[in-house]
Amino acid sequence: MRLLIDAGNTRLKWRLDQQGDVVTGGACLFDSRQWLDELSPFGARIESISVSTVISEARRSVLVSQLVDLSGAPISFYWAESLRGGLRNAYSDVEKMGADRWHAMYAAWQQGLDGFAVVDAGSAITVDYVTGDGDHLGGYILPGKQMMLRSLQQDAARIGFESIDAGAGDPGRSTTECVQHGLVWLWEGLIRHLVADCERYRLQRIVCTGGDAVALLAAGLPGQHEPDLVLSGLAAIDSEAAGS
Ligand SMILES: Nc1ncnc2c1ncn2[C@@H]1O[C@H](COP(=O)(O)OP(=O)(O)O)[C@@H](O)[C@H]1O
Ligand SMILES: CC(C)(COP(=O)(O)O)[C@@H](O)C(=O)NCCC(=O)O
Ligand SMILES: [K+]
Repeated sequence: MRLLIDAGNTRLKWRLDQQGDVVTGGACLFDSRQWLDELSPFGARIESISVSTVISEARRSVLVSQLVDLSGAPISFYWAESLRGGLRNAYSDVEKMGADRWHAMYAAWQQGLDGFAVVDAGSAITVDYVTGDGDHLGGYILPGKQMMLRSLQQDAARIGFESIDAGAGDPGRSTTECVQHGLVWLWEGLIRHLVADCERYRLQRIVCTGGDAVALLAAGLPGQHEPDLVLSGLAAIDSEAAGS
């Protein structure tokens, strides 16, 4: 069995597969041990572990020791690359790109030969554009929903609000409304930009992943939901590495 891990800044996503068939999978907060509890019955049968991650080196060494305790299987970390299977990274310094972005793009690239945008609404929101020829045009990094709300709460003395999810972006009439409607208003702007860019760069599809993907789609993002995009890209790259 092969264990695949996507360790983001907020949550850890896992998938256990055997010859391409999913055995089990899930997601939990990064610091929770839920994933270890769920995987421990399989520990002895795990033959390899592949990881895509954007966490700090300190957290990564904790992750490695947890994985060593879980299973004696070899651990491979996969990072962003310049080129793979016709997909070309726009970064000149690819080591600086989050591995999750590259793996998500690679999964979407493998789905078809048309141009696409990938939106990963995680701790941060990332947007990446890829043409039908496989050229990554570049992207954007924005604060994610919780990060934005947390920074307003922590860094401004007089912004106190309740966590009510707003469905409207009309002008707010209380602090809570101003903040919650502000988020909707910002996301509506993001969606408008995204749709205009897709037209401009002739990108036919928008693929959306991450913990806030459902909320972003509900806010009007015209895209397809691919909750496991990073894990799928990681799985494909790991299979290619094993075959080479
Ligand atoms: N159960 C959950 N726990 C934490 N965050 C959640 C949960 N469900 C949705 N979210 C949202 O998902 C975002 C994190 O998305 P995720 O894709 O897990 O991030 P990352 O890849 O950075 O770990 C948070 O900003 C939060 O708004
Ligand atoms: C932008 C990110 C924080 C997104 O990660 P996430 O919110 O999913 O945990 C991550 O891709 C990252 O750390 N990137 C490094 C900078 C870059 O991609 O240019
Ligand atoms: K992510």
